[in-house]
Amino acid sequence: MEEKNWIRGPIIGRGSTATVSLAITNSGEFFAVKSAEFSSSEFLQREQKILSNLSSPYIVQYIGSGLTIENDKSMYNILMEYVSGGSIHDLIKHSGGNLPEPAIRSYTRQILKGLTYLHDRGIVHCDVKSQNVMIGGEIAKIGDLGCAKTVEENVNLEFSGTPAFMSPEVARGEEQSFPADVWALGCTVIEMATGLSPWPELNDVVAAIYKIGFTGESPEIPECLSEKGKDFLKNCLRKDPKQRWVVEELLQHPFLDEEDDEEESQIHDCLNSSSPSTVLDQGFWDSCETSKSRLIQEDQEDPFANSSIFLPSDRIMKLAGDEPEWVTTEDGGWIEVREIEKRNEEEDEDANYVEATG
Ligand SMILES: Nc1ncnc2c1ncn2[C@@H]1O[C@H](COP(=O)(O)OP(=O)(O)OP(=O)(O)O)[C@@H](O)[C@H]1O
Repeated sequence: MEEKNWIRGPIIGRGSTATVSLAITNSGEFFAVKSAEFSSSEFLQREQKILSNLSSPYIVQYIGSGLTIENDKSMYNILMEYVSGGSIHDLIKHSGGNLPEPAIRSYTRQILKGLTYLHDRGIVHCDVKSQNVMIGGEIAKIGDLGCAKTVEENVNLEFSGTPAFMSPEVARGEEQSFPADVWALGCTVIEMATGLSPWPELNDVVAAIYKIGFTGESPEIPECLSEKGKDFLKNCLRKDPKQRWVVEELLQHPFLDEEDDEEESQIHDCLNSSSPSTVLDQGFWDSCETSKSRLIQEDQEDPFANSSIFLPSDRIMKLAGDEPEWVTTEDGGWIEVREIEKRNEEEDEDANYVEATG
């Protein structure tokens, strides 16, 4: 039996499905570990299945997975590279509420490279947003593949992602495929340019889904962007998913020309009187994973049951969740964990058992 010890450090992030801690191996290498109690680790295990097959500088790198026993609880863990620069969401907050255009251009190019890598492998990320893009050195890395699915899985009519970033076709309950990621990328560009939600006037998930899916309206294109930036965004936010540009086309858009990176920022003050952090932190920006077919069956009395809106109102409100916490250090200590059993990976890819020893 091979022993592998590592030490769990402070919590560095908390999402709706898991907690992320800093960790260190006995040889002194830092990594991040995303954990959930085994009994509620279904989404984490799904994420592991997808992440473990990926290797790209633009996607957070998977290291391994395993079970630990900590405080008498069985924990499922995904070990991955530690991305030290925080998320683009954090960066927006710490940069006074928006980013200069050269930074937007550079991060957008890198997110697109990450999306190209995923889409080429038939994977839809389903939850692109500034919160899920982390910065490691100079590189933006897409993380949180907890909502990701392969295109074949779309036949299950599952919705996953963040309501405010839903594309019109997804809000209407149609297919959630590659164009939905492109729409969410457009929303992420708006976040970077303005520090605001693509729909800043909305703070209610039901209203957001109605507006996105059924009114024919599009998010406002920020005035502060250059003409190239505006055109890029319009092609991300085309309402018809068939007309929306695909990632390879967007990578060729003049907005992303490398030489423009050196130009002085053309961004003007995009901030308005509302506090960007307040809007960014609204709960309805949280991710959710759910099955619309299951919800429809369970909620026949729902007022939306006879419309194309697939998320019953009471469930939608649950999706709003609590205000997200960005960085928590409630468990500031370091706990050593020890692998006590390692199964043959061919028997069970997920099962590297480790146990807390301190
Ligand atoms: N590899 C990493 N390196 C550094 N920080 C990370 C890493 N992975 C995640 N984090 C931090 O933890 C936070 C939560 O991670 P993540 O988004 O993967 O969790 P989640 O439960 O899937 O969240 P969500 O509610 O968006 O589904 C991130 O916003 C980020 O701040």
